[in-house]
Amino acid sequence: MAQSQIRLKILPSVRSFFDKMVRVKVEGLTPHKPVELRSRLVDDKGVTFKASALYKADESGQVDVFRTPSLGGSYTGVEPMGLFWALAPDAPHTKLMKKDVLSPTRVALEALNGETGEVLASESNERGYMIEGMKRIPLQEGRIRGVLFIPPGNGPFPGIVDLYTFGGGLTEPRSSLLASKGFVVLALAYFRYQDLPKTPKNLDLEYFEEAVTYLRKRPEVKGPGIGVISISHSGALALSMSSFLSGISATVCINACNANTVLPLHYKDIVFPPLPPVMENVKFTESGLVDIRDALPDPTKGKNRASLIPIERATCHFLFAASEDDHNWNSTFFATQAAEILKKHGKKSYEVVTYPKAGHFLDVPYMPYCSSGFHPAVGSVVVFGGEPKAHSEAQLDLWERVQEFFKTHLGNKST
Ligand SMILES: CCCCCC/C=C\CCCCCCCC(=O)SCCNC(=O)CCNC(=O)[C@H](O)C(C)(C)COP(=O)(O)OP(=O)(O)OC[C@H]1O[C@@H](n2cnc3c(N)ncnc32)[C@H](O)[C@@H]1OP(=O)(O)O
Repeated sequence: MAQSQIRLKILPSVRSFFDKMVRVKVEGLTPHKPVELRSRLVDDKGVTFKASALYKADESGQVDVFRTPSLGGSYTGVEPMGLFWALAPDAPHTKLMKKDVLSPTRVALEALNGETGEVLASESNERGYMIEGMKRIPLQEGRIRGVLFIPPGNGPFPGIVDLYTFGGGLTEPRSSLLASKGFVVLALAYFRYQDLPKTPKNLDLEYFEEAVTYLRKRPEVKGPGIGVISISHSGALALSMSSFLSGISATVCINACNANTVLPLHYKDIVFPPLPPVMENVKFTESGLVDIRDALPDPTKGKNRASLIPIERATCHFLFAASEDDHNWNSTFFATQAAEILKKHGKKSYEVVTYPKAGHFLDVPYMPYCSSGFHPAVGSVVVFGGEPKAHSEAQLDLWERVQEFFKTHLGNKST
């Protein structure tokens, strides 16, 4: 067939949200001929991410990723979104960095002749973060530094404070996509952002209290309480907010520790020291990468209790999500322990979900898997655990749970 008749289609549209599935089809091919599909993106730091898979056109000269199995490459078998979740960085130890959610992540797709490598067709999928009419408001209110996302419509909407990792700066993709589900979301930075300390000596909960108070007072936010979503280091901050601050109804902790870590956390006359790592439990992989999975001890033992967040004080609902192969730390241990502490104190408002073979950064759907990366708390590259496919499936499951959890406990079930 003439090459001009070969088309690569992205359905239902070349424009989609980052967290949504698309259907890639190639038509007009020579029946039963080998075809390679490739995907490629360049993130906001200029790092290239790529994936590819080998297919065979069917009797009608089509490849439909919803039906046609991959015979090899970045993934095998029928994987509708394999070209997206299997994207891997050219630069090792890198996580996809998306700083500007006002612009979509552009994923270039190509179909090549599996025998000659000739490009037969191409198309771009623009994967966006902002729904039409959503407001993105940079915030410098008092000490608060971050970005407020307000969905379109009259509101009021339930409010959520979104805290990310010890990577510092501000990470907006999850906040903007959560806002597109009908929440007012405050993506809150807490260090190494604008005039916030670059290398803080400690954190104070009053900063987060200011953010909660600010969000609750926004006219677009429906009370009585707000939600908090957190991951990794910020998990203990979310637990501390839930334990000491008023007005928090629902808290999500993803791969968190139930004790304070890295920096001392102050609140009024209380200080939570960071849980001290046990250096002899730090391991090294065969390729020489640091493995800190077992570096943190049991926070309920001995002096470690000084770092333990008293979550029994909290009155909110909790969702703990933990990756069973998290190598930043033993997330399932900490999540299970947190649930046991709540249960022991007669609390019933918690749920724990664990994910086999998933790694540390459980992010929004189709965020490429990050196996290892520079760890600012460690000062070197560490392994983060998990396997790409299982990690991707965990992200899909968790994203639905998070939305359902907040809709249930923040009261916008109708949307
Ligand atoms: C052997 C010692 C054992 C110690 C045992 C400790 C045990 C337990 C403690 C556990 C504590 C866990 C705490 C929780 C962990 C987390 O929250 S996850 C860690 C953070 N990672 C992420 O969030 C992943 C996603 N983010 C990134 O990967 C980011 O790219 C980043 C975190 C690397 C920061 O990048 P960016 O925001 O774009 O800023 P940059 O300017 O690029 O980097 C900021 C500073 O980091 C330095 N840096 C970055 N990459 C590297 C590298 N590969 N090698 C060395 N240094 C790097 C960079 O120089 C910047 O420093 P300056 O500002 O220039 O001084």
